[in-house]
Amino acid sequence: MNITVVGAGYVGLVTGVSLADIGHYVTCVDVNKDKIAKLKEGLSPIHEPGLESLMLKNIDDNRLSFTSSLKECLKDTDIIYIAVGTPQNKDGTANLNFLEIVAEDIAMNISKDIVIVIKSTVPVGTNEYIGELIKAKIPKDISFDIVSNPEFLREGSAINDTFNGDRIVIGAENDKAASIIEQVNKPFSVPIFKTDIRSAEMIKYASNAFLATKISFINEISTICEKLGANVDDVAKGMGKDKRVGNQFLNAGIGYGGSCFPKDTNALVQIAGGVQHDFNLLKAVINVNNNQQTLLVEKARQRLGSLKGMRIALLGLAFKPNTDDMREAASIVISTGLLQEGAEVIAYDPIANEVAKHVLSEKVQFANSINDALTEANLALIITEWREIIELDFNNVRRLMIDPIIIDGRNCFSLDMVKDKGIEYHSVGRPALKGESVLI
Ligand SMILES: NC(=O)C1=CN([C@@H]2O[C@H](COP(=O)(O)OP(=O)(O)OC[C@H]3O[C@@H](n4cnc5c(N)ncnc54)[C@H](O)[C@@H]3O)[C@@H](O)[C@H]2O)C=CC1
Ligand SMILES: O=C(O)[C@H]1O[C@H](OP(=O)(O)OP(=O)(O)OC[C@H]2O[C@@H](n3ccc(=O)[nH]c3=O)[C@H](O)[C@@H]2O)[C@H](O)[C@@H](O)[C@@H]1O
Repeated sequence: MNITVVGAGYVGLVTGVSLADIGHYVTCVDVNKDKIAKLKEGLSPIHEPGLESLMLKNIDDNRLSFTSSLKECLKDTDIIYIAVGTPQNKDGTANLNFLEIVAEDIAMNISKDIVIVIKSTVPVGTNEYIGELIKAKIPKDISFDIVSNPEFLREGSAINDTFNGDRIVIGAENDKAASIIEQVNKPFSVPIFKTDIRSAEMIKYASNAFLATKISFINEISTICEKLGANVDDVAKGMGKDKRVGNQFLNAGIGYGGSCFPKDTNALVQIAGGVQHDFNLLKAVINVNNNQQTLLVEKARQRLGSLKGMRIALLGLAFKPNTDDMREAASIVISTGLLQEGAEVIAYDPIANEVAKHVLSEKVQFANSINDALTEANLALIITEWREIIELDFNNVRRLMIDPIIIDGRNCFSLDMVKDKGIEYHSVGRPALKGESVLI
């Protein structure tokens, strides 16, 4: 099939590269000309394991190309995937401006019957709304079908998730359109779930909201564990052994960040409000998460008293490991809180330093290695569980820091690993270790 993917961001790029890899001919279109220039040179604008090599392979095989002109590729296209952003408005609703512009662009340039697939995460009813917008502007002899095909990839494991996903959801208004998109996706060998358009749109929000709920739930449990001397990691493991609970997404820590959980949970609260339903449970999930992001600053304050003049190392900045994405990263809230208290902040991320320089306050200093960050620090905060951070050398912590105190926001180490290492270690939902294995 000849496929055009509109929006070469995270989702658009992974979608385009993967569809090419299973044998389709794909053109990715983006209005950002710098991004397209980079992509044409074979460089991925995002850090995502496996993406760039797969991209190069498919460019070499002439199945993947890039352009900034939608008009240019619409002539030969059978299917258009839309993967533009749907960011959050101030009131929490999803902003559909990018989608509306693309709809207009498609309507102006469409010259044959096609299938339009919306991959972007959109409120229930949006596929129909976009369909109406296009319909109103195209010649009467041209027809198209709209298909909702929400995306479930995770950043940092996007390629693996695409080829080994749990399901592909296809929401269509008729069997013909559904079966075209089913055929397109068949080579992935991922189970396909077909439904109506509105249900497909809701599956996406409900899935993200449910995962966010699991995270806030375990974070609440972690707070209680900490007060009662229990260990939340063992509690989560014990819970997860029950298949009905499941063992994933029960890692307590500093809350969820990223480009999707925060915006999608807020959007679902607004979607519910739009039909006069007060989504109290999800509001609580969001509140718990907001509080959780301030936890490390609070723990630092409790431990050191005043943070004024304290040199504090932030280890990891991205919202999760294996990505350079800083959108809604907890490091933003944490570094702001520390600076407000008068601390000196030295930040280090194995990959996201450059992106973070444009996102964090100018007052944040950047280190080129973990050791540089730790040198002469009074305290180290672990924000992101990168492999390099999980493999932290405790000898260096003792040797380089003024006081070897770690507050770990991701529970990177078991208490046994840190015991007897001469380090004061605080984590989330577990007893603290002071120096030589003394429980505080
Ligand atoms: N980032 C992620 O991991 C996931 C994102 N999603 C959803 O997918 C959608 C896209 O998200 P991301 O890829 O993260 O966004 P992004 O912001 O990384 O990329 C969007 C791209 O669309 C381009 N664009 C905007 N207007 C355009 C136009 N008129 N024509 C052509 N290109 C245009 C932008 O220049 C940008 O490169 C959102 O709705 C998001 O909620 C869903 C699952 C995972
Ligand atoms: O709609 C989206 O954009 C995507 O959002 C999430 O993917 P992503 O945000 O890339 O990453 P996750 O692995 O879900 O992590 C999100 C946040 O939750 C945090 N998290 C995750 C799991 C956990 O147990 N505890 C926890 O605090 C992570 O540190 C991170 O900050 C979903 O997992 C994807 O299925 C979905 O497609």
